[in-house]
Amino acid sequence: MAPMSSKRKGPTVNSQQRDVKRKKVEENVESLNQRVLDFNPGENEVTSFNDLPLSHPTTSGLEASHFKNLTDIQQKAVPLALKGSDLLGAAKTGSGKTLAFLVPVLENLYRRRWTELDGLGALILSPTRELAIQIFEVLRKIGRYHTFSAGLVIGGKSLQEERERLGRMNILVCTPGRMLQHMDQTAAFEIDNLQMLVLDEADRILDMGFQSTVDAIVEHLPKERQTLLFSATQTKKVSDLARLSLRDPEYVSVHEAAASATPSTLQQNYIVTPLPEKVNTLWSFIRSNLKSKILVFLSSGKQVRYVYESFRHMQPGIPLLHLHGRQKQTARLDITARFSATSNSCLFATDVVARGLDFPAVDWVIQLDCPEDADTYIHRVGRTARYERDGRAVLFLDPTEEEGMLKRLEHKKVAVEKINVRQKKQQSIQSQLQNMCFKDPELKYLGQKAFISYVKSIHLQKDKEVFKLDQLPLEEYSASLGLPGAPRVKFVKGDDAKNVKNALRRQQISSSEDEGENDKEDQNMPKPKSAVVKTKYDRMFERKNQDILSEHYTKLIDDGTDKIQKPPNTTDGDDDAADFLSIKRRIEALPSPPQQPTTTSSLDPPDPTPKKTKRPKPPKFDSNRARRLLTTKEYALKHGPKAHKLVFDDQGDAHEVYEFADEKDFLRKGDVVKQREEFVGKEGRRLEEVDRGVDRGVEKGKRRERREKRRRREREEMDGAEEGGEVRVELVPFEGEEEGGGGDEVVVEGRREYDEERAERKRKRKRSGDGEPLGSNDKLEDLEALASGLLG
Ligand SMILES: Nc1ncnc2c1ncn2[C@@H]1O[C@H](COP(=O)(O)OP(=O)(O)OP(=O)(O)O)[C@@H](O)[C@H]1O
Repeated sequence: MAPMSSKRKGPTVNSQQRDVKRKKVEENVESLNQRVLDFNPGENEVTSFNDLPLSHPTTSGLEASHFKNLTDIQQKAVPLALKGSDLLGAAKTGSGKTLAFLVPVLENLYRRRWTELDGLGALILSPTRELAIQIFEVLRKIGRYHTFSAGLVIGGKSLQEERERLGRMNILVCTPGRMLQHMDQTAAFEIDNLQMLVLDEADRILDMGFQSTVDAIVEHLPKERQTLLFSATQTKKVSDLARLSLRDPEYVSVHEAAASATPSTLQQNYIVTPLPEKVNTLWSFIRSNLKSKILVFLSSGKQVRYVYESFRHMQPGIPLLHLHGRQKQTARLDITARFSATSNSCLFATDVVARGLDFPAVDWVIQLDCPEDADTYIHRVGRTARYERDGRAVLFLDPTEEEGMLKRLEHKKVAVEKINVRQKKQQSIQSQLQNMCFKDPELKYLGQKAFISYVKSIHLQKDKEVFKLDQLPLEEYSASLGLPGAPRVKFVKGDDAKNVKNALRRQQISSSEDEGENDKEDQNMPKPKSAVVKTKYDRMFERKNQDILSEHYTKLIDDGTDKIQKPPNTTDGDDDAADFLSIKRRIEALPSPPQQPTTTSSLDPPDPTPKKTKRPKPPKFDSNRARRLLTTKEYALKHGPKAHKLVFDDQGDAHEVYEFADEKDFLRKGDVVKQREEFVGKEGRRLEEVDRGVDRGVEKGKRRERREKRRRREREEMDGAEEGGEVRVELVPFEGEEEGGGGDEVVVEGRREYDEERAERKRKRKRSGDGEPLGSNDKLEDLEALASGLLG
């Protein structure tokens, strides 16, 4: 039981007063429940949060975070979710979907008078760690006047450390892989009471990569619950909905009738630049936009590393950053925080940041490598032009990709306009790259890996109408990267390739280290030895990587080499982008369908008999180190199945040892009856041990019952001891409670603050400006301080 609030008078309050107070609290919640029941989304006009039947702590949290008016998706989705409907929410990127599910989560638990004694009430799943952290931060801000306990579970710490804190969490924001590990392995983690399941970026979470993990999570959850699904590219597949057992879900798609699937404040262009010209064009673009905030998407982590590292050598005059799924978690957090905080910098990234991340004021989204499909395009460009802001996006296309990709985009209602590169401004950096690669073998190897990973990623793309590997000028492309010749790439063909791809997807999910990484090459290329076809360069690189490169890589990847550079010469800095990119031809705007009112419809009920996929056995390890250890010979000898000795006769047939035992030898071991008794005794003890295991299960059930009883009792006591007229709940970070927690931990928890000391700390925080509105500079250090304060 948590310590009592300083506001409570505890035992001095007499029982009569307690009864009065409890009644008042109940009346407040009841009246709120009634307001929700009476609320008719069709009749009541809803423009501001104050128009909604919300509790006092939530309205105060929204107000303190400067959220006043609702966005379209919030207007439609929040009332329905408050009333308990299952929802499929679809709205453009940057349109405020996060609040559309967080507000109902807080409210629905509040109205059920949820306390930490009730256990986990809401589970929010995010495909990437970065997005989970962002959601958690928004929850922390708008939920600051609630006292729900909330936690962030995204891996990076040992299960044991997280496990101890999970038991009493009310709201969890997590990535699927880590959550499943806890569900499978943390005995004290109870989810029988769960009221709400939320999937942000639902289509991504429900796609192939997370399939078995999500199915397994859902298996653990109670069937009676509310489920909310949100995405800018929402899934409506009945099979997906059936997997989640949605009950008559409401489909809320506020922008379905819009002419474009992307924000109207976003200007979208594409340039046709042959593959061997791509790097030159990117360099020239960056040199023409030194005062901008630019996000560049590439198809693999290796591409990101090479472009980042080579450009860094050449010092373009703008701070450079890079981000991909293979970096350490602390580095990833640090880089996202730094990119958020700067007003001019260029971040090279994989699709790990394509979805959901709310970097403030990005000017340009450049897609150096063509996205795998139109949905990925929509999410990538959605990192700019968010919530009524302007933004620009440029897609680089090889001539072979142009027709196919435009068709795909048009089909998804995405209108992109062709522009041209001003040849006068185009600079070639090929000789510089060649020079650098010649002098620096490490850079050359990076380049070779980048080349190989690009070629492999094109090979693995499903959409062959867009990606035509055999038509790409690969020799010239390798020269454009500064390489002395095109590395040879061997491909896995046909079914093998599919198997390898699927095996890797599964592996990717099971490894919580890289969860959410959409790094084509890393994700799709074979790791299982049997399936791997390694090139000479793979082997060479691996050998190099073990010795010469390792030090360099550690520097590159881990220690924040994304140092902000002082622009060496910024003479071109003021050049306008229009100087570099010019419009050549305007493509016809897509015919806009007749405007219809925003849709809120009920979907056909999904197939009530969801197909159950067989779940793979949960891994028995909780870290990569443990996994590696499991595979060592030493470990196998110590803990693996014990050898069973057999004897072979002259014909080569196997026999049990006793068949050849000498009777004299047998009798020498002692009396036959005694030997039998010993054997029976030993087996009896073993069976007792098994029985005890069964008993423990029964005992666990009894313990749960006792706990339930205790909770009911404690809740009644708490109700009585509550001081004000209503239940005042707070969701506040639990700072400075415990020591340690260094390393790359990423669990951050919020919890009740009761005593005077904590209240004082909170007041201090308030004075020092914590609890700023959303979008304020919540630094990585703050998060880390928070996390380290919480984890022992
Ligand atoms: N009601 C509101 N009033 C003002 N700003 C808002 C409101 N709702 C959301 N925002 C702001 O809009 C921005 C985008 O919100 P959010 O990240 O929830 O978008 P999203 O729809 O989830 O985008 P994506 O599809 O990319 O995940 C955020 O900076 C958020 O603070």
